[in-house]
Amino acid sequence: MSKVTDLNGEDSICMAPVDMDLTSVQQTDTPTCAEQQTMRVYLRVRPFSKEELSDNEDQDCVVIENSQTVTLNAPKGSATMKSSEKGIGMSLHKFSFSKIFGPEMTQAELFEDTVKSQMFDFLEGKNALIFSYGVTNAGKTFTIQGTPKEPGILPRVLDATFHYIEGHQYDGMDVKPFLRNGAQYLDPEQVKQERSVKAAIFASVKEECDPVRASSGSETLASSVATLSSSTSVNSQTVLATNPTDSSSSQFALWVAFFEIYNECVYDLLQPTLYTKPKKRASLRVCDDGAGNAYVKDLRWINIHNLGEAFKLLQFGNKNRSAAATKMNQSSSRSHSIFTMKLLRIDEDSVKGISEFSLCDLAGSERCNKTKTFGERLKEAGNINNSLLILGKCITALRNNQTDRMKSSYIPFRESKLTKLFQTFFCGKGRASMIVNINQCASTYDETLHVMKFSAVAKQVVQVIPDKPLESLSACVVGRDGKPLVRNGVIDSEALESFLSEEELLDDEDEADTSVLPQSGLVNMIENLKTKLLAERRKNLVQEMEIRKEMGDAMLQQLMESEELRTREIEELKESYQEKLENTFEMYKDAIKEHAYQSAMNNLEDDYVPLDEFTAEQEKVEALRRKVSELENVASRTRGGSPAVPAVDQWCQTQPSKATEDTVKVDTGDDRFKRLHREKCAIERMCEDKQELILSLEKRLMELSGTLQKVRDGFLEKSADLEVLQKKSDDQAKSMQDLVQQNVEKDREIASLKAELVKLSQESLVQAKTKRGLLANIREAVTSPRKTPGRTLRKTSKTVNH
Ligand SMILES: Nc1ncnc2c1ncn2[C@@H]1O[C@H](COP(=O)(O)OP(=O)(O)OP(=O)(O)O)[C@@H](O)[C@H]1O
Repeated sequence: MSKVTDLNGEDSICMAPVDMDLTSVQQTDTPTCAEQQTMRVYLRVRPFSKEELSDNEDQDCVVIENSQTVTLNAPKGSATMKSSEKGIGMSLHKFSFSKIFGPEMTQAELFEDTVKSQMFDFLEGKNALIFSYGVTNAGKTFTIQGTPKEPGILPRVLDATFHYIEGHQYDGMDVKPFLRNGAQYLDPEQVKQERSVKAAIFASVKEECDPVRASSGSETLASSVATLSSSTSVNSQTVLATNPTDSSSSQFALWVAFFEIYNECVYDLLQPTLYTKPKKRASLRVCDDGAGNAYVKDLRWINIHNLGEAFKLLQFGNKNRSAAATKMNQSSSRSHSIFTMKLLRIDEDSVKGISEFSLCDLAGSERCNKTKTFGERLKEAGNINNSLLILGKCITALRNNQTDRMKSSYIPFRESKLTKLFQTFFCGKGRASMIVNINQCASTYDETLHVMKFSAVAKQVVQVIPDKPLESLSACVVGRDGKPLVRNGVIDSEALESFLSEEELLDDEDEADTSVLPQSGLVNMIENLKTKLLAERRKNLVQEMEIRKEMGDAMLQQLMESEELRTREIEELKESYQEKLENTFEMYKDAIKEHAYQSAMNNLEDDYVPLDEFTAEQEKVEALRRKVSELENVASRTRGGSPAVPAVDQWCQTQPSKATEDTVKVDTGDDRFKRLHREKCAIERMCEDKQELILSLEKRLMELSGTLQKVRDGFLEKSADLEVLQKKSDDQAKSMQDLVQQNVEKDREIASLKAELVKLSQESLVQAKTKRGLLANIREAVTSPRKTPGRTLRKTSKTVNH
């Protein structure tokens, strides 16, 4: 496993001033110690094109003060100038760089002063990264790749590398880069496959460069190689100085890969199929090798032996790049392209060291509004800006963590594919340097200023450079059984296969590569982690149980409370309904009593005779009786010894005709007697009638009481039913709505009962009326000569008085 140097460690901190708008910062790039230094940030200023000059783009926006300081003057109309006019910000900004390359500087000069030191690192077994950053059309691709006549950094690094390994090249293709820092032995079949893939790529490049079609491709290759050959003298002088001696048995194999990150997807630019089916490209995964190093899984690595082959691959890959025209640059590249070289040092058939050199041509850092991008281009711009934004965040976080030792802010390397792959360089496993490309155009001033500010932050990032060659840091690979997966510097395929098959159980989502390469101590670490994991799980389980118990108790409590509340509500409802029923019952009972009383009173009213009148009448009758007996006595005395006169009643019954005849003879006292007798009979009958009426009323009252009793019984029955229903509803814990429904039903029943009661009352009324009718008939029958008995009685009384 490669050593990870802690950037936050005390001995690795290099305090640098934090100032975005550096006015007079003159930083020296001489490393303060062998192991750490600030990131090297170079500035390259592109010359104006003819079109730009004719468009009046030259407004002295960029003024190079000296080899390390540049001043930016905001042109009229730029957002920066407008802001400064409003008092926000400044119109003049100064920045310092490791070195500034003006428009007149050549590609060779740039290479000499910037890349060469990193190239030596690479040749000596260390990792290196160079990335170009800037707005679109600023000269990034020109700097990295260059033109056939002016080759950029990449062809020069390749050229220098081939010069370095000249005569020491490893011809066999059977050792190949694997994962991020490893190597893998290939069997003859795999070697065959490698050769055929390489041949297929070269064949397609050959077709493109068909001389019959007079393509510029062949010229491109030829002129590039020729240009570099002419400059070889410079390179070879320096390279040969460090060339491995002929006596050394070391051999070198150079493998290259070319890929791009487009819309956050990684595409292999050396896939032969890409040429014909650009839309069906398969994206590759960025995985972790288990030691914290990200790598592109299934990326195609091609073993190359000379500069010509390298150019062919570069040309092939460039064809596959997602190039689309934007308003600012007709051939603007919309993706981050990364060309990676891996140099394997093989000694006596074993890999002694692997080093990596990546050159990254970032996509333009322009903002959407400036480039007038739409649709797919807008999405591209978003993704480009996003990955660059995250790169900026990472660099800022790194700088902040290093500046403030107390701080340890999160560095979002994993938030973009680009930063995932760059992470290893920022974490001490190689040296990264940045070339900032700018143009001097007034129209892109604001974007250029943004780039400069970003670079000012990047320049303060401290890098820890490993002083040991990479072989000493190379991963120690062991399998599950503890046996090393790497033998003599190369990976044992069989052991690795079995290891991978077990490790593939890892979560795929996490992008964790199953091919973890543990060191010998890693097994112990895993055991420790397992123990920790178990303890953690146990703790979690206990916590979960506690939480569940708490939740259960709370829920139970809640249930009980709601149950109690519902019971209380039901009780209240029951009571209220019972009260209502009782009230209703009392009301109807009163109504019936009232009705019965009223009926009785109505009946009595018609036949009512005040007591004093009745007594007076009785006395009159008595007086009349006495008079009758007196008269009878007088009559018997008058007849002189004649048999006694029969009683009036008897006489009236037995001697009607005789009485009628005698009427003429007897005096007026007889007539009065008869009349009184009749009246007496009438009164007696009336008394009997009243007696009967009283009896019938009593009977009716009895009947009504019976009916009331029945109603009460019915009500009690219904109440009992209601209680049963309510109990049922309690038992079944029905919802309140159901209960209300039931109560509604009960209401209906009560209503029907009420209706029944009303009906019964009506019936009793009818019966009473019928009775009254019957009484009237009887009365009429008694007082047949007269029409109204009451009045007759009174008239009679009056007559008696007279
Ligand atoms: N130093 C230079 N000298 C001469 N010409 C240059 C220089 N730098 C860039 N150019 C020219 O400027 C143009 C734009 O450059 P280039 O394509 O490299 O820009 P870029 O930043 O890579 O753009 P993009 O981000 O869109 O890919 C090209 O025609 C290139 O040849």
